[in-house]
Parts: sequence; C-alpha cells; structure tokens
Amino acid sequence: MATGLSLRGITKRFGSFTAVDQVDLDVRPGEIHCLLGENGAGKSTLMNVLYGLLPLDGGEIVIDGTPRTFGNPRDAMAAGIGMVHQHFMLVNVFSVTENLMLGREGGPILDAAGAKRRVQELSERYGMPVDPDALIEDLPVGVQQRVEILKALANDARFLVFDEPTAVLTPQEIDDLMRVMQSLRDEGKGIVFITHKLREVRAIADRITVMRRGRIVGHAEPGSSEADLAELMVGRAVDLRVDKKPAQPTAPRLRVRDLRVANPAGGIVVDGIDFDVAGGEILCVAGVQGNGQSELADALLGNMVPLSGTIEMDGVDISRAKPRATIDAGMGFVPEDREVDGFVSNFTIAENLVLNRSNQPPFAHGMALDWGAINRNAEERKQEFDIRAQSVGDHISSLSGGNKQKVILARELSRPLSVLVASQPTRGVDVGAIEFLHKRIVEERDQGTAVLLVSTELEEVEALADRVLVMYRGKVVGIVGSDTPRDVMGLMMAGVPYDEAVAVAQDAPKEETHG
Ligand SMILES: Nc1ncnc2c1ncn2[C@@H]1O[C@H](COP(=O)(O)OP(=O)(O)OP(=O)(O)O)[C@@H](O)[C@H]1O
Repeated sequence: MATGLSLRGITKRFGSFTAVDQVDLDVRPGEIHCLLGENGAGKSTLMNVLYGLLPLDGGEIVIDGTPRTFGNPRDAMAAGIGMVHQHFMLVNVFSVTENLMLGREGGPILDAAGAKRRVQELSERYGMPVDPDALIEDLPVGVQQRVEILKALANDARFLVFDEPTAVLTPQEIDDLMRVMQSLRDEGKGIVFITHKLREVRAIADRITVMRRGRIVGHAEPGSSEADLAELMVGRAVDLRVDKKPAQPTAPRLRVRDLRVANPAGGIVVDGIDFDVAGGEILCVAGVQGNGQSELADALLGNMVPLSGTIEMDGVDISRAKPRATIDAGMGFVPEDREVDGFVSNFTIAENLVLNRSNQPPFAHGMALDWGAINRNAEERKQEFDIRAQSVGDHISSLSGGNKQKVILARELSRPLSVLVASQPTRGVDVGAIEFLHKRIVEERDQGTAVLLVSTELEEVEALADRVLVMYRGKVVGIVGSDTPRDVMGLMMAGVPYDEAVAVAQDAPKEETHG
C-alpha cells in the first residue's frame, strides 16, 4: 500500500470562479515539498481544502491509499494533518500548555501536568525551546509559531502544512524555523511549505511544485536558480533587482527631531530620534523587528502620540496631528499589519481603494459619494497593479493575501504625496509583483516624494535604499550608505556603532547571512 498523502483532481470553486482546478499533489513522508505560485494562484485554498476548512467541489484526498473526507479541521487532524497558519490560532491570554490542552482533536486534555510534560518533551525532541508556562501574548512571534507547531505535533500530525510561515519572522527566526522543518523532515514528517522567498526554497526544498491560476503548471528541480523559479511562477522572466538611478534629493520634506514614543505599558520604544528625509530619496529603516520601527511609523502617521519631540512634513508641525489630518496633508501610509490597519474587511475592494480620499472629489461631492468615479478608479487600479479579483465589488476579505497587499499599495501610490511611510510593503507578494512594486516606489521617489521605508528584508533594503537608518532599542545606531556590507549592517542591527562594526567585520571570517 502506498504511504503518503495524495491530493487527486482537487477542484474548489467560489461561485462561478474556479480557484483550484483539478490539482494533483503528493506529499511523501520525510520530504519538504515546496508549493510556489503567484498571488491568487490557489495555494492557500488548496491547503484549506486539505485541512477541512473548505469543502471540496471535486477530487479526493487519499492518505496511505485510503480516500478520506474532512468536514472540518478536527477530521483532518484526526487523519494526521497539521497546519501552521500565518495568523496564529492561539488564545493570547492562555499559557503555552493551556493552548496545547485546548487544541486536541480528541477534545481538551484535562491533565495539566501531563500536557506540560508533553510540551517539554516535544520542544526538546525537535529543538524548539518554549517556556510551557509563558502566556502567548508575552511571546515573540517566532516563539508563538513554535507553539502552533507543537500543537500540531501534540496531535500526532504526520503531514504538516506551513502557509507562508516566514513572512512575519526575523532573519534569525527564519533560520531557526528552517532547522525545525529539517528536523521534522528527518523524523519522517511530510511537509508542505508555501513561501514567496525563493532563497528559502533553494535552501530547503526536496521537491517543488508550481501553481498558476488554479492549476499545477510545473515542477522544478530543488537546485533551480531563483530566476528559473521566478519565471516558472509568473510565466515570464522577472527582474529580481530594480534598476534605479542615483537619487536627486531636494530639500527635507520629513523632519524628525528628538522624538520619543512610549508603548501602552509606558516603556520608551522610540528614544530620542533625529533624521530628515529629503524629497526624491528613499531612507530605509533597518533593524531587527521590535526595536521601535513600528512605533516610529505609527507616530509619524499620528496613530501614537509622541511623549516629546517634533515631526514636520513640508515645514508644518504634525507631531500631534490625527491620522486623518496627516493623510489629508499628503502622507501615504502602508501599515505593517495589513489585516489590522490596512483595510476595512467588510468593505468592497473598490471602497478600500479610496479609503484615504472617500471624502474628496472626484469620489465625493459634498456628502454624496460618486460611485461611478469610485468604480472607475477601482477598475484602473486593478488593471495597473494586477489585482487578481473576480470583481471590484467583492469584499476585500475574499482576496488572497498578496492581492490584499496590492490593494493597499495601489491606494497609497495613486495620489500626489509629500511623504510615503511604508512598512514591509512587499510582505506576502510574489516575485513578479515585487518587481512592479519596487519600480513604483522608485518612481514615487523620482516624482519628489520623501520615502521612508521600514523593512526587515535586507534584500529589499539593498534594492531600494538611498540611505539606511539602523535602529536598535529605540535609538539610531547610525545612518549609512546602502552599499554598506551586510555583515556591517548586521552588527549595527545588534547595536554596534558603524566604526566598530567595520573593524569587527574586517577581522571576522566571511559567512553567508540570511537577508
Ligand atoms: N472566500 C472566498 N471567496 C471568493 N474568492 C476567494 C475566496 N477565497 C479565495 N478566493 C479567491 O481564490 C483565489 C485563490 O486564492 P488563494 O488565497 O488560494 O491564493 P494564494 O495562491 O494562496 O495567493 P497568495 O500568494 O497571495 O497568498 C484568489 O483569486 C482569491 O480571490
């Protein structure tokens, strides 16, 4: 009897739209099977069918030669399938152990001591250190993800689906996760790994399957180059590096002086920061996540009120302005967490595309909305940004993750701006869309906008930055050129000042780092 998981002829429709069209996919025990594909290709839908989250319209799921039907995730878990979601399904105010007790497919575990031992045993076995008594809300994202993995393992999952698990992780956390995935594979688990980061695919894949528009379009050899993988994904050659001329900076358009911001618990998270961003330049804020970058962006928009210091946009003090006022004054804003701050999920795509201008002509005249203008704008943006949607009248919640991100960028880049503040602008978007979005951000710069870009992706920083501001524990470690070597940048991200970092890097043996 064949062991393993087979998806045969899986079809999934939403209304008249076929999101997954007769897909065959095998997952063998002891392999990492990478599933690639452009935004909206149907990867998550296929996996949601496998995990019992969506009913299938055709085809079958076969485990160890036996066809199975899953009405819900509990059925899938009972059959040995686990899924690690990008937005974790954990209860924040519960401890690690309590979350594991809740997550049992056979009903809750009632023996707390036994559950705690199980956490310790699994976390040791797979090299995933976790404090069983810690509350989820106190844990960094990477550790919360470990808890999700432990939950699946506690259910004796034999097949594990990781749907874009690295999108929200720091480079160090990504390295840790890769090691965990490899040890799970070596223990005989079958893994499906969805990612848009081709370097990760090259590092870890045993097999690679590529989807496009709901179908499997091919398989690639594990050693394939990033360029070949990109071409197979989007169906054309992709420029993995944006071609950009040197910046022509004008006068500063964003001026920040001695800015201090506290988090809700009162801790100082931005600690006396000074910088300028000129019109016509891209200043990238680099740093390990959690060093004050998010709060800096929120304070610039007006989402957080600074304790002290000033923020000026085109000479006007906006330090205490509300978001609506900074947006109206010409700030474009791409939030770090699109699901929380990026859009209104029960609004349509068309409505979300004008959220920042819904009270202004041509979209509103007085109190009346002009639906003709709103819909025309939506059709144009859909075309221009290649937003894969059936209709601009659909709720934005029906879009795939990468297409939601494209809606936000399309909205923010479609009006004259003084300043663009963009956090992780290409999170979750495919390589083809990254090529386009990077070009658009550079065009925005070349039109004279001051661009502040927060990114934890060193490759993105290298591709886009004219200057790089490195943040560590709420302070500026230094502002350096974008040609600064990666190892020097890495040391600065750990708080080492530039001169010292250069001296240390010169003495250290060279090593490849994850971007
Ligand atoms: N609940 C839904 N209702 C209508 N359409 C949907 C629904 N869920 C997904 N779709 C559509 O199905 C298609 C496939 O989406 P899916 O999320 O599977 O793509 P994906 O390959 O995972 O993309 P990404 O890389 O952007 O995450 C998309 O066109 C999406 O708009």
